[in-house]
Amino acid sequence: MRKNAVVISDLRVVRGGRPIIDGLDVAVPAGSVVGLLGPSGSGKTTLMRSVVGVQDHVTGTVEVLGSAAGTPALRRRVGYMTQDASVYTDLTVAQNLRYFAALADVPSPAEAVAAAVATVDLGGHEKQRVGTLSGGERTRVSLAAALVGGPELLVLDEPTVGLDPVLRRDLWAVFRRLAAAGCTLLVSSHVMDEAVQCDRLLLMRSGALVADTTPDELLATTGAPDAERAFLALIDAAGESAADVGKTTEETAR
Ligand SMILES: Nc1ncnc2c1ncn2[C@@H]1O[C@H](COP(=O)(O)OP(=O)(O)OP(=O)(O)O)[C@@H](O)[C@H]1O
Repeated sequence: MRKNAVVISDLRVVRGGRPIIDGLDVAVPAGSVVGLLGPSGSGKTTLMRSVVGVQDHVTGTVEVLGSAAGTPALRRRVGYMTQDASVYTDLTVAQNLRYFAALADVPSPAEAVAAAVATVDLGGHEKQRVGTLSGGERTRVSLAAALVGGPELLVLDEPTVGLDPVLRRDLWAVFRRLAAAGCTLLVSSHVMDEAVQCDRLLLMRSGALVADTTPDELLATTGAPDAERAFLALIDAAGESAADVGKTTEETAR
């Protein structure tokens, strides 16, 4: 079995003419749930887009399931849920899922659609137009669209935003089940009680990786009483060391 689902070396990404990620190395172990954390604008979505292969102006190496990110053969093996719902509001739930199943060339679409509906607990809504669903229901249709093809890697950009605590808990149980069945999940989140349910945590700040750790290690190394304060301690420390580097460079230049 493959050790890593994703291996990234010296990733550099330019967006809007400025470097957003500048030399990032990281690996995502296969069959694990990996949380991607970081303040707003730290580059989480940019990193995820690079893994899915939809990001322009990328240099370095991004290897996904043994192939270069974005290779056509990966389309059916990688599921991607974007931050904003990316399903068709004028189609029903089932029509959307049948469409995404067809894109992924799923052999038994009817069964795959029924399984995806059940996974995200949208039974009874199959014939409802997505435009008439609640926000949380729409988010779950997007998730179902990402997983209807039975991907080996699921890239989920803040999949639980706007969901109530019961649904968030249930979805994390789904993520754990998918990982237990061999799927790899890369999940961004701002919610620290979700982060502690991950096998590994990647912490980003200003386009750089601040930590590649586990929830237990995060608490042990910072000595913080909970994950939220541990996260803030690491982010603050990374900010201070960046400021130190800036000072040294400036002083050297003087
Ligand atoms: N098309 C673009 N042109 C210019 N800058 C961009 C573009 N897209 C993203 N950026 C910038 O890149 C940086 C990283 O954005 P990204 O969306 O990856 O952050 P994020 O960590 O996912 O943030 P959030 O948690 O708020 O979703 C931000 O400073 C953003 O303003």
